[in-house]
Amino acid sequence: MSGAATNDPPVNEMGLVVVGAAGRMGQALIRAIHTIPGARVAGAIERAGSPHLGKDAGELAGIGNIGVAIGDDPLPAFAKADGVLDFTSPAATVEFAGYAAQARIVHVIGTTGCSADDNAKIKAAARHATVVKSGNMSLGVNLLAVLVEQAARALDADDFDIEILEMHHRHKVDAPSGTALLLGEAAAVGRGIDLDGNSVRSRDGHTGVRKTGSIGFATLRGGSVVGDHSVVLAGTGERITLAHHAEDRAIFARGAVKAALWARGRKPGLYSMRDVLGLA
Ligand SMILES: NC(=O)C1=CN([C@@H]2O[C@H](COP(=O)(O)OP(=O)(O)OC[C@H]3O[C@@H](n4cnc5c(N)ncnc54)[C@H](OP(=O)(O)O)[C@@H]3O)[C@@H](O)[C@H]2O)C=CC1
Ligand SMILES: O=C(O)C1=N[C@H](C(=O)O)C[C@H](O)C1
Repeated sequence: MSGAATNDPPVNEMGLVVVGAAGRMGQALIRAIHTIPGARVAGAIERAGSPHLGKDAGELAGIGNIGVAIGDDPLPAFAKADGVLDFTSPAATVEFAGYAAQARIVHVIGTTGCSADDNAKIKAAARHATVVKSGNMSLGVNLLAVLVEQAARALDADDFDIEILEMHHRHKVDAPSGTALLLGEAAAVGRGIDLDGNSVRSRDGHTGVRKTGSIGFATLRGGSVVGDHSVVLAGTGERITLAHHAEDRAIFARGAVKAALWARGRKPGLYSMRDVLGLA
């Protein structure tokens, strides 16, 4: 049969399963994989009972038929794939982490709002899977985090207060955003403090004066905003604002595919987008 034409994909293309394939990010991921050399859609998964089961994932994402029907059984799909792209919900992500570990494949996690317990389970799964997890997969935000860390280190906590503002679309279910927390963590690292012990996640009523060294968060929700983040370093008589505005979910999707290609062949473990981008 040598030289015969086949419909098989090129042997070294990375086969990626998109879980939550009908979601806002799921559809953006299908479009991104379609345009990035070296990757192909190997499967598309939604939850049992989803109205999207059986539809072609490419048709749903607006790029035409790609011959991949949306199914509801992740295990057999993972067994035939090299990696999973996961922008779903914390509960689903923890479940998929277990399956990715069983299949010993790459698991790229963009899901936000994970609890400490969820993160512990994901970390355990990363003993067998190569996991890249980040609250934001864009190059711009990860570079911003580096700048925030530098600014927080350079500007003394007695002189400059750090506040993080974010705005997202009306459908977002978690707050503060994963990105706001990632930026808060960068500021905390710069200041050499623990974020959990020093963050102020909301203010209401008679709050008293601002605690020196705390990192404040403010959350706005509305309309179709893809994702806006600002880190304000407020001193006496001057203010520095470092900001990022996401205009299209394609920036997250391209980052996720890049992360999967980077992770392929690496040893199991929990990696960040800063590792992928060489910004660590
Ligand atoms: N890290 C990053 O760069 C980014 C992260 N995100 C995060 O990604 C996540 C998803 O965002 P978005 O796409 O806007 O949300 P959507 O609600 O549009 O999409 C999530 C999809 O996952 C599906 N899903 C949920 N549970 C399961 C399951 N058990 N099995 C299969 N599919 C499931 C949902 O189905 P159903 O509707 O039936 O529940 C839905 O189709 C959020 O946590 C968000 O914060 C978003 C953008 C960038
Ligand atoms: O839910 C979203 O939409 C987004 N979620 C991520 C977050 O929580 O920071 C990333 C991005 O801002 C969009």
